Amino acid sequence: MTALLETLALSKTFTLHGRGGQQLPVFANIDLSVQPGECLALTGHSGSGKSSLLRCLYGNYGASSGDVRVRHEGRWVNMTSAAPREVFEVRRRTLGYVSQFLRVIPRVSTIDIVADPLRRMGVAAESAREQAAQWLTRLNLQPHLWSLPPATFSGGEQQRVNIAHGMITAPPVLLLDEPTASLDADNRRVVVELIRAARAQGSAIVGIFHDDEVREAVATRRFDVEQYRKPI
Ligand SMILES: Nc1ncnc2c1ncn2[C@@H]1O[C@H](COP(=O)(O)OP(=O)(O)OP(=O)(O)O)[C@@H](O)[C@H]1O
Repeated sequence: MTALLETLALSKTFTLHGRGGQQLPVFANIDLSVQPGECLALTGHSGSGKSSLLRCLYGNYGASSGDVRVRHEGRWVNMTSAAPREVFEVRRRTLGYVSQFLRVIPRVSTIDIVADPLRRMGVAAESAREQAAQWLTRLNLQPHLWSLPPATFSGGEQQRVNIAHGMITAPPVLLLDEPTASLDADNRRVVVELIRAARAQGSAIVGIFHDDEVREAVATRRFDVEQYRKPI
């Protein structure tokens, strides 16, 4: 089976410009490959580089060296060298990312935030809103909140909006940064089911799951980022 995501000798060192260009090495020479239906759980102590790796996979952080390859519409796109327009297209159709915190857009209602990724893929407004309503219902977000912008929502409510927004298009490659961190037990179970369903549909998933039970329930494999720590 062809992988949907892979890295080749991926390395990341931060350069701290405010500190005279001081170098902060994080990881080096990471080779990983994720197949459809797999969920790779990134592990390692706090500060080992899990979030940095996830951001490199999404193209939010540039790599210091090496490649991040995403299988996009039948061909490989190297996220480390692709033009911004191509990165945008890969994110629109292939690569989803659920960050820990919602990036709130002022004055836009929750239901429109969740429907937006479908609209960007060309789905008609009404159908996109219907699907958004289904996701919000599944994630137990009270309907009286749907017309409000989520800026004042609780952490757990915002996280559920974020999950709906990130997963509604069923992206073939999905990156999850602690998707259950702010959730109660019932909502954690819902999110576990959604992740397992995405796997069953053939998504390739990479995630950070601090909750052991959640990790056990969703991951097919672990990847210890700490093994790739670069000595300072
Ligand atoms: N934008 C940045 N600029 C400079 N250093 C950074 C930046 N982002 C992360 N780091 C540093 O890189 C290292 C790895 O951080 P990262 O957040 O990736 O770790 P983590 O394994 O996800 O930690 P945690 O489990 O605590 O979230 C840390 O030493 C952190 O201070």
